[in-house]
Amino acid sequence: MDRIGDFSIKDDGSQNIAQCIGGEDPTILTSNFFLDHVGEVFLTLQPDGLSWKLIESLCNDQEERSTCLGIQLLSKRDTSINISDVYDVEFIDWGLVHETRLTNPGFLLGHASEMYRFTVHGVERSKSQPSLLAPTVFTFGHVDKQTCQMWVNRMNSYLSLETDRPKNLLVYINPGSGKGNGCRTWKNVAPIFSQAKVKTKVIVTERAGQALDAMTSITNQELNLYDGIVAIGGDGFFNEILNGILLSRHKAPYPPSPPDDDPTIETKADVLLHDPSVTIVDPTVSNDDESPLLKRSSLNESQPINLNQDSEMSFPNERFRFGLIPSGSTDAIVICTTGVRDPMTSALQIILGKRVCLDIAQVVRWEKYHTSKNQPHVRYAASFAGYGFYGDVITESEKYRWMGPKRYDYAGTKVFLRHKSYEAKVAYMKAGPEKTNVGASAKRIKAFWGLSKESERLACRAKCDICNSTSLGPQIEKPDPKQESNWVSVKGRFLSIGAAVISCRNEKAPDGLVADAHLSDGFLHLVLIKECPRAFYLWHLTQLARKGGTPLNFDFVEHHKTTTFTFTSSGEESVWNVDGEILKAQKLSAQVFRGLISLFASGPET
Ligand SMILES: Nc1ncnc2c1ncn2[C@@H]1O[C@H](COP(=O)(O)OP(=O)(O)OP(=O)(O)O)[C@@H](O)[C@H]1O
Repeated sequence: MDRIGDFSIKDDGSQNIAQCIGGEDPTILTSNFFLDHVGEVFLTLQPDGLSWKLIESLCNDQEERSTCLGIQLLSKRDTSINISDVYDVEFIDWGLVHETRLTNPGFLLGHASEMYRFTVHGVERSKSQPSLLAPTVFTFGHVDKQTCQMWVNRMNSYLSLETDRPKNLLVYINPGSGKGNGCRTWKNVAPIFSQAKVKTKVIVTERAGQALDAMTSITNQELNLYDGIVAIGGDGFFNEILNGILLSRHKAPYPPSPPDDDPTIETKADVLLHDPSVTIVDPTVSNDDESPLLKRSSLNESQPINLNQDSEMSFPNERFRFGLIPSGSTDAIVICTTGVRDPMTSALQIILGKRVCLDIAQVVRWEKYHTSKNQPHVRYAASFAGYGFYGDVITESEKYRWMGPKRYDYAGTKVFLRHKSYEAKVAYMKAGPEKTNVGASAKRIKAFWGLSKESERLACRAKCDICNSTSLGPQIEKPDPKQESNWVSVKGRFLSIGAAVISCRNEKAPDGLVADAHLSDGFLHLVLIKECPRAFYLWHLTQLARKGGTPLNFDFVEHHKTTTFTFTSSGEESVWNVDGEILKAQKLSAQVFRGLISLFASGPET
């Protein structure tokens, strides 16, 4: 171990070693440092990032090669890091910095020296899977303490310009989600939040419905103390939190219905604003056969319902974001919004303050049973609402929750073998193409609307043209719901009816239920599977399970982009699956709100 007395300082040799290049740009710092486990580097700091060049090449052609004698020395891509990928910079005082030297016969020698050091914590992207992120740390050393401190201060001043990052988060953990890993998942990612100096208030739930109750009763004033809420669990748990937040805070008319439909719906839809005191828990409805979420949330009816008149919190909301760290059985929302099912990637996207808008569907149950006339009962869905096969699978799978994620395979097989179809009527509003397209995105947008013959798949991705296009979308030019000609009605027997808000990619359906559904295109993708022989339905399901499959390419399958639809069952029993939670509904309507919430995520990288 050496104390470095002969540390070579090659820029200005003065006390303050860092310098501005040519004195021209005061925002740029350069100096020589020792990079731990690498060697001496020439380091440059600019407002958007840090970059370095190895001074003493470990191999003669180091610039060209990233390995020497088969050993990874210095990856070419590790020669810079963007400030947007850095989440902490820290002065760590005097200590060892290791250098890797190549000796003459070609051996690598570890050589450690003591000096002052600072660390840069950031993220690196997987080469093979660009959506996958991992934490990385670089340690730089210098004999001069002031130099180290000045670089740390300068980097921290650049980091402080990253204003979209959270500082204070509310974290809810479902300990029982998926294989019961909720708490372990948090334990693995919590150090990243501490390192990034993000404060967290962590609550581990003790029962289903607890997070919904808490979010319903929390005051806006308290909620506004946080930059967002993070769920550690699956899609069902996220749905619970989403509903807890939105039910009392999202004010919107109920979905419209066709002019010839039940006048009670039409009148209510026209006149009523969504009233939280009526719709959070419907006291006229017995919860004997309801989803665990609703059943357990009603246990707390004695708890005062917050009418949230204390301070403003409305949606869409510029500031408040939702986060989701996957620990569930399906995790479709995380896969669609981050591109991978990886808790660390989600955690890193949260602390880096990534942002993506998400469409949310408002599902309103008008009648639970054929004979009942209930109060409208509202539920929000972030991924999917499905009936028939989907409702039956979720009902069946609840009986086998103890099996963990495998319950879906078991329940799915049982329901498939039953091959039940249901008589129902669906009316959906037509959503026609716009006349004008936008610049470079025109081709994608044309194909999106089905105006192009190219069968290009338009999967949603990070910085998606379609989601970011303001001139596209039904929320801008809405067809008049009062005109009957704007509605299409389909009556018949269905194996399933599904409304996908997002593509719903998951490990069982790698392209999702609807491959080209987007995170915030402003559409519900209605998929009607009409009664057909079991072998045909199996064919459809196998296409769903295949990457690049064409599950919508069958005569018995209809796919419609819409903003709103209504559903009436002719049967006795009618079960919907809303984001993986049971909702019994004989009659319901649904509409989508474009980009209603923002998520701490960046969309899938392709
Ligand atoms: N402490 C708890 N005990 C029991 N159930 C809980 C608890 N906390 C939340 N829940 C409920 O557990 C249900 C399922 O949770 P979650 O979505 O996290 O897991 P999953 O069903 O395994 O995953 P996925 O939704 O991705 O299929 C939700 O309805 C949620 O309300």
